[in-house]
Amino acid sequence: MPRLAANLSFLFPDAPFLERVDRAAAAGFRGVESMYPEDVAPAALTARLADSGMQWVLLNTPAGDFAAGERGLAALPGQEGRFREAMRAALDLAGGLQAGLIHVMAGIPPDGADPAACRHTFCENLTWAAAQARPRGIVLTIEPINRRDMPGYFLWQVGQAVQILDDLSLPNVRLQFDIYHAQVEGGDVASRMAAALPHVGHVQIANPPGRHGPGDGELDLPWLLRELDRLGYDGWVGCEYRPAGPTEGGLAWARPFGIHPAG
Ligand SMILES: O=C(O)C(=O)[C@H](O)CO
Ligand SMILES: [Mg+2]
Repeated sequence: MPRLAANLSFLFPDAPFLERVDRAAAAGFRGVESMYPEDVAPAALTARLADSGMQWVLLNTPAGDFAAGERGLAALPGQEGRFREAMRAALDLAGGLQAGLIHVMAGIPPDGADPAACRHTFCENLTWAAAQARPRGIVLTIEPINRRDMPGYFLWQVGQAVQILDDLSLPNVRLQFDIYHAQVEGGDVASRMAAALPHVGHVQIANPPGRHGPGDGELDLPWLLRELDRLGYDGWVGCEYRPAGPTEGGLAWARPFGIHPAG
């Protein structure tokens, strides 16, 4: 059965970041994931995770200058030095948290950038990063993100990501299949998920159009989770949605997938 992880950048938005770890544990999650937590001291996070007994599943690379609109650096020609710095920070934090997956954010190339040059940079950076990650037992993921939510993002189509993975053919670089982005950017998500599965290293869920949770949108997400199970996927599934109300109150859908409040 797919294992559900709480995405702490989205769930429990009413709590400070460190408290979200405890809230996720109390709600019954055994795994957590997040974007790169820029404002949290790594030692504090590592300690809180150890106390909670949970597993840190996945971490993003730092986005760069988020306030200035940056959303990753890996596909930005000329930013290779900054990419390596960001990647080293993610590898160090993932090491401390014993996280097995790092999502390498591709970024939004500047207007007029040559798409072929961006692809080349992305592949070169991934090749370098995969070599750094491999001895640490870390798998890198790349995630197509829809261009309605993130206009101009370099990696936006599942087919584009699969082609890059095929070209790279690196065992520790995998597809992060976010059901929400894939549905927004092409529809027919169940069959496209099945076709992409051999490349998939991580899955995330949210319900279009509002990026809410199961029961609040156009997709039957529990059905898609059962489908993942039927297809033999036994990895993690990040719950990366905006809860309509208090997170815990909206988790009844997750009970068949092993999420029960502690106590
Ligand atoms: O937005 C997403 O879907 C993600 O998984 C990343 O964290 C990038 O924001
Ligand atoms: Mg995602």
